[in-house]
Amino acid sequence: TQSTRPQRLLGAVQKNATRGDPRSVVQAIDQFCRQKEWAMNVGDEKGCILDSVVSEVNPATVLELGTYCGYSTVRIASLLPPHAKLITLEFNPDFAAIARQVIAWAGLEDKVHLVEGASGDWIPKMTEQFGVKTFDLVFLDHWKDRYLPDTMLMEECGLLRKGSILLADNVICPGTPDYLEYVRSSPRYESQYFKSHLEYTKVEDGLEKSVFLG
Ligand SMILES: O=C(NC/C=C/[C@H]1O[C@@H](n2cnc3cncnc32)[C@H](O)[C@@H]1O)c1cc([N+](=O)[O-])cc(O)c1O
Ligand SMILES: [Mg+2]
Repeated sequence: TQSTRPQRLLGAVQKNATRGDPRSVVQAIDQFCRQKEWAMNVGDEKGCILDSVVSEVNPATVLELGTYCGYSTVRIASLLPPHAKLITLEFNPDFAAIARQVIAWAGLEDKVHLVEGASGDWIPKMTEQFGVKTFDLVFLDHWKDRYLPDTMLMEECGLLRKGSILLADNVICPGTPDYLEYVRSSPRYESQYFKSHLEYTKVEDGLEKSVFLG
């Protein structure tokens, strides 16, 4: 039977990356996506912006919405301080299965909790299931029409505190107009746009960093 693109991406990691070396896993995926098949990872250019925000925030608790193959999960988890926790939500079981193996190859299983399920169902359960009070950093990279409803849900569930950072991928391409309008016009957020390019292309895209003001 035909393999899927995520399966071929995992194969490239197992072939070209060193077990336990997150940077080599990231490099293997970027090489696969540049040379073989494009895939919707945040990529190396926007990935550097993601890295700098993670390093600056130095978060103890991180929520990622939309694991896909685990590329950004590995980038974020590799920068976390000891005892920090990254919870990543993925509702497609096939993608979740690939992501678990990519995260394991990077040797980051202890820092990552991959939850198979939908953000809308799991955001309200974060505190009771994982003992998380608030998130220091949230990386939004799932369906673009879910960014706004899930952000409002996180506010309602009290998962954001004064200073929590939301970092959103693809605010230009494919675009998240309703989310962008909300975080840029709401008095409860201080927003900043980091101009970049759509992964592995010359098309404009960027990340929006929004600080929740409480
Ligand atoms: O569409 C894009 N991303 C959607 C990502 C979706 C991923 O998040 C999961 N998901 C969705 N809602 C979910 C709710 N709960 C849990 N997982 C969820 C999906 O199963 C998928 O693994 C995209 C597209 C382009 N592009 O150029 O076309 C570029 C990008 O960088 C992108 O991120
Ligand atoms: Mg994306």
